[in-house]
Amino acid sequence: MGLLTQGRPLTWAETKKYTQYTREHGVEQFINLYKKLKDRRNDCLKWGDEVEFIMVRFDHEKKKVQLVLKAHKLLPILMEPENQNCDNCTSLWRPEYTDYMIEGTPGKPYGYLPAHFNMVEANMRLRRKQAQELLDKDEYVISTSNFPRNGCPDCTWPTYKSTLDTSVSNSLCFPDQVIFPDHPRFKTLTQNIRSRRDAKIALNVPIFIDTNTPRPFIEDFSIYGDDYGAYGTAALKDHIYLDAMGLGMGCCCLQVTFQAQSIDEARFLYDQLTPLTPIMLAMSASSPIWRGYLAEIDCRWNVLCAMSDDRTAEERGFEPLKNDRFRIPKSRYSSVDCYISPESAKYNDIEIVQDMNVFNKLIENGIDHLLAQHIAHLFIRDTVILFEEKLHLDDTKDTDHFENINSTNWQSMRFKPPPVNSNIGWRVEFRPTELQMTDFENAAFVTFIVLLTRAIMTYNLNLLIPISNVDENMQVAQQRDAFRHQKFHFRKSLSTKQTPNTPCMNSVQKNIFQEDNPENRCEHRLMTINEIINGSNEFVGLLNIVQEYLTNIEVDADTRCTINQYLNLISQRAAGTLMTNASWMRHFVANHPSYKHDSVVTDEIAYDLLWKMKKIANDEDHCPEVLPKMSSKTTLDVSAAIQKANNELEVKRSLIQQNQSLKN
Ligand SMILES: Nc1ncnc2c1ncn2[C@@H]1O[C@H](COP(=O)(O)OP(=O)(O)OP(=O)(O)O)[C@@H](O)[C@H]1O
Ligand SMILES: N[C@@H](CCC(=O)O)C(=O)O
Ligand SMILES: N[C@@H](CS)C(=O)O
Repeated sequence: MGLLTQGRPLTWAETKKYTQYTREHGVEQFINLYKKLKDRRNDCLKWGDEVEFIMVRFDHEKKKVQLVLKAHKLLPILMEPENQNCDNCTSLWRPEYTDYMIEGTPGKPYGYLPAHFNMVEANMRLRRKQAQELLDKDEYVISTSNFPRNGCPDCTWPTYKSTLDTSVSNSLCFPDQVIFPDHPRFKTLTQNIRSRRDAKIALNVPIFIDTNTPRPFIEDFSIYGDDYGAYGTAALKDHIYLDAMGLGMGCCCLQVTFQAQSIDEARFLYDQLTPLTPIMLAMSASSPIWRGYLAEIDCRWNVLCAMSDDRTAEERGFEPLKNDRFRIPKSRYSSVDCYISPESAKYNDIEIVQDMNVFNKLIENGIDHLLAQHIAHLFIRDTVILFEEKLHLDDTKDTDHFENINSTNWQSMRFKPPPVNSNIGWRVEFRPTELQMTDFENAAFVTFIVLLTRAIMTYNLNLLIPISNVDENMQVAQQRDAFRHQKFHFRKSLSTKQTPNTPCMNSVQKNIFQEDNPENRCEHRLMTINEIINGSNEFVGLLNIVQEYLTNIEVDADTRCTINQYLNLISQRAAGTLMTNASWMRHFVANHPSYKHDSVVTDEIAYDLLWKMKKIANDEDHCPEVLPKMSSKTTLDVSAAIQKANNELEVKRSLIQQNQSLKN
């Protein structure tokens, strides 16, 4: 969820007049903030997850599932405890792009204690329950990245018809009423992105060709209305046509934010986590069905890139540059273009388009090349949401113009400076992961990424590969069943000169793959996800590093038991012995009695699929293909958990002491 400023939003025509003004002030605000906070040190490691849930309604008679448009009704109730006392609530709730989405985070970020890993799942469950309790009969909270029939006629409750030309989305299939109504951010972003682009938003997703899929497959848009056929002229044969910001931003994800000790550590983490973004995307894939058709893709990523793409024809390279400033290779929703730590510079091997005025200004103000480059790259984008009341700000106190640009650069990682006048430190956000159908899986992904982050920092590891290879991985990650069939560029040796010798980083691996070993000309090679996660004779495997880290910290028995189950899930998913949500959904559709092997996911199939997912998420059914029958020891009661953990550690310590005195 981005910046939720209040006020009257400006139209694109109005906003455009201020783009240079807001850029200059945004940069000024960043410089002031940097000067004030660059030496901020010793913030403790904190982290938190964000889950974007969707709400659906099952019509058991008609065998139909629809998106329920009532976030605007639920959110004020869900947010009440925070409004009453923000220091003492279990969860925080925010709106998202559509009225069928709600975003929940834990009431407070988690900290350095291992016992916190045992609370993530319980808190996610609690959030699901809190929202579920407010829903009516036959309505349910579901966690998945993309509703399979989003954009189909009647896919929402209440049902609306899209009105081309007069709507902000100007979409064949996505009515404006689906957009969250109670904050102007979302409609304004939609309208202004489209106005800036000066063209319709469009993407053709390759359809999965099954045995009975008509060839060529040509969509019939008259299902949206008699006179709608002509609007689909940008649709390609053998593709699924998507044409609304909401078909992208109406997707959900699982994000994790980390607070680092200092700006340097945040920059280090941002870089080190970047090569992991495609790996986690592939492992979490959960979006194989688009507008009621099976697709050749398993993830939401490229759809979001296309559906949020405000670049003009000049910027996209279709027309010579005349009115615009740059050719821009990627959408403002996209994978990271550059590393930001000085030590990572040599891996920045793709063109980084920058606003040189911004860059020079930052350099003049003592900001180093790599950070200046990152900010100057963010500022090639125009602001697309501006509020009349927030135009003229005090740049020494406010950061809205900076935050505005930062929060509408929807990249796979986000570097987040401390908000002014807060006790929050420098943070980074990990943003690629797709949402899983169960809290267990979501907790497993979050726990794995947090543990890996700690291991990377503890052992001074280096995961960097050239950014061009990360980009390549990002594309590969989205292909059908990528986690099983594709290979990804990954660094051969993760150890650095500062990495201690540990049993898992045994000396053979260290010697062969040390950075300065001349035999090791190319630092990375293609690996399967299985090798990257579980390791091989040649590669240590990320899970082994995490396990090593865990053996060196004191973890209470319950938390260890929970973590083991999460890591087991990650391991089996990587090995391909468990399916991704996306593979399982494909399998479910393929084996549905009414599926005609024509790529079409009908109302009835979607109904059965989501009903099954609802049951799995609520422990009413199993799904052994996706998650083994496991039950974590997750708990909501942090103080009891920490007390228990401390007691255990106390017992352990006194046993060790006794042993020692016996030996003496
Ligand atoms: N000091 C902190 N350190 C680390 N994580 C934090 C901190 N404060 C909050 N978080 C976590 O960050 C997540 C969301 O924070 P925030 O409110 O900054 O996100 P946001 O505005 O939605 O950001 P974005 O738009 O980038 O997703 C939550 O998981 C929350 O627990
Ligand atoms: N829902 C978006 C992220 C929105 C945000 O940046 O908050 C996604 O799936 O990536
Ligand atoms: N939820 C995202 C996309 S609209 C944001 O607010 O930035």
